[in-house]
Amino acid sequence: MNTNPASSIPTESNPLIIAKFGGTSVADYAALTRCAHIIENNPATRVVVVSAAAGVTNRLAALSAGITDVAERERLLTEIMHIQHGITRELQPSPDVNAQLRDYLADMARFSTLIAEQKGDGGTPDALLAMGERCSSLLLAELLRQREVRAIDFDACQVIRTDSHFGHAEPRPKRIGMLAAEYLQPELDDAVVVTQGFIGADAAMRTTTLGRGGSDYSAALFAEALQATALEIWTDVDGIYTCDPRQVPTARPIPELTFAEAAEMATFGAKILHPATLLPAQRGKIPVFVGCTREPEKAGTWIRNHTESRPVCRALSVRRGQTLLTVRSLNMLHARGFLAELFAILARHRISVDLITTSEVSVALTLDPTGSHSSGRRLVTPQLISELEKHCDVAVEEGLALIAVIGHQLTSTPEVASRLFSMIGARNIRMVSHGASPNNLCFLVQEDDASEVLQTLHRGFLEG
Ligand SMILES: Nc1ncnc2c1ncn2[C@@H]1O[C@H](COP(=O)(O)OP(=O)(O)O)[C@@H](O)[C@H]1O
Ligand SMILES: N[C@@H](CC(=O)OP(=O)(O)O)C(=O)O
Repeated sequence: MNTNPASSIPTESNPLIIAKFGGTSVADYAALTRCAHIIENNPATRVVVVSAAAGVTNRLAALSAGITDVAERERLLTEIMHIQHGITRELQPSPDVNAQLRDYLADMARFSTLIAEQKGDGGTPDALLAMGERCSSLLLAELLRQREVRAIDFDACQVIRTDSHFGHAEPRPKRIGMLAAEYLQPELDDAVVVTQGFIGADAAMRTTTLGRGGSDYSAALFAEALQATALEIWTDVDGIYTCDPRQVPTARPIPELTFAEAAEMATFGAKILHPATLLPAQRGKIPVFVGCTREPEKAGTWIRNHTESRPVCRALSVRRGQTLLTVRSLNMLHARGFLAELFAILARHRISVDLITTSEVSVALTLDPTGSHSSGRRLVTPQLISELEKHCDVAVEEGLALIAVIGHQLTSTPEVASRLFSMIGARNIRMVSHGASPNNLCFLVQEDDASEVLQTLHRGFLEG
């Protein structure tokens, strides 16, 4: 083992890469084999962060909400077991690994029952959600060992320290840096470390989760803590596209992006990256690569501080299922402190506000499910409404989609807004936010109009 701390700092001649593989990349044995190829092909890949196999977290999330119907619980648990056994049938793990997997599956059943019978505590849902990632790291480490790669399955909870907000825990980067130096760094000279994304532990070592899609965030936190030379996000598309290719078939991969652009894309709905992922990478000045596990030879996308090209319009994003909250109060007129009170109420409900427009007596705002405690429509609870109604009239509109044009100098390029509005033509725009950032121009439309608007804007701004 290397005991000289100076030699453990990654440099150009001693590079350290963190590779993260998402749910589709670890979905079955063939997919895991592709991950192993990528890891073996680059000896600088020392830390591998994995998500749960595709479909597992969705089922665990359903169980973690508390399913009282025993047959339904068993159905979901059996489906999860089939996914894992589909892998082990071909992997043929050692008896120890098999026993560990059995324990994990038994834990899933135990936690699900505790939650359904309301016998768990606040941390039980997160302990359950974490099991999907635990299965993946166990099995990928085993596959690597079978292929003569020294690999260990490392518990991310040893390093990813968070607060105790179960379901949406906030990481503690300084503490994570210290714990990584103590527990993770010493392992790196001897083995490829395979660990779990999405999960961490609070100060009392209770398992927490970072919010859906949080494995990217974990990988970036590991990269920052270890001062990695690069972070690789391996997924099912060959890079970040000009728009979600599932929504706009003519979208194409973007060779390079700035952190600011990628962050805007992630925030405004490009599901390919968790919105918080880029913060630790950017803080640590670590370039991020996004590539396709099935086609690793493809160019992918590099996210860096600076890029050579700076087009006015780089990409489009969409976030469906948006909620618009409009509050109206005559007391707002020439009053001070109304907005402060409004935001204090939203903060108490752990709701993060997204877009905001104001008039003399009303404020319209969209709620950000990604930065908030809960998700989607559940953000607007009866308690929130009744608290707000003490101060103002409240209207809630749902079924909206937020579309964002992402690029550079959008606030100082005159023709962008005029072209956009003429392209959209007859579609009703419910709200516009333009001016706060030179990197985005966003607006709300009816969800049913979103696909057509996206395709039209893509043709107008990004094709030809
Ligand atoms: N701008 C975009 N570029 C590429 N993919 C996008 C974009 N916006 C959304 N996506 C979607 O993100 C998906 C990958 O994210 P995700 O399913 O979370 O992967 P993983 O399971 O690997 O984490 C792609 O299949 C694609 O449909
Ligand atoms: N498995 C978790 C964490 C995650 O990031 O998954 P993926 O990398 O497949 O998006 C989820 O589904 O939310």
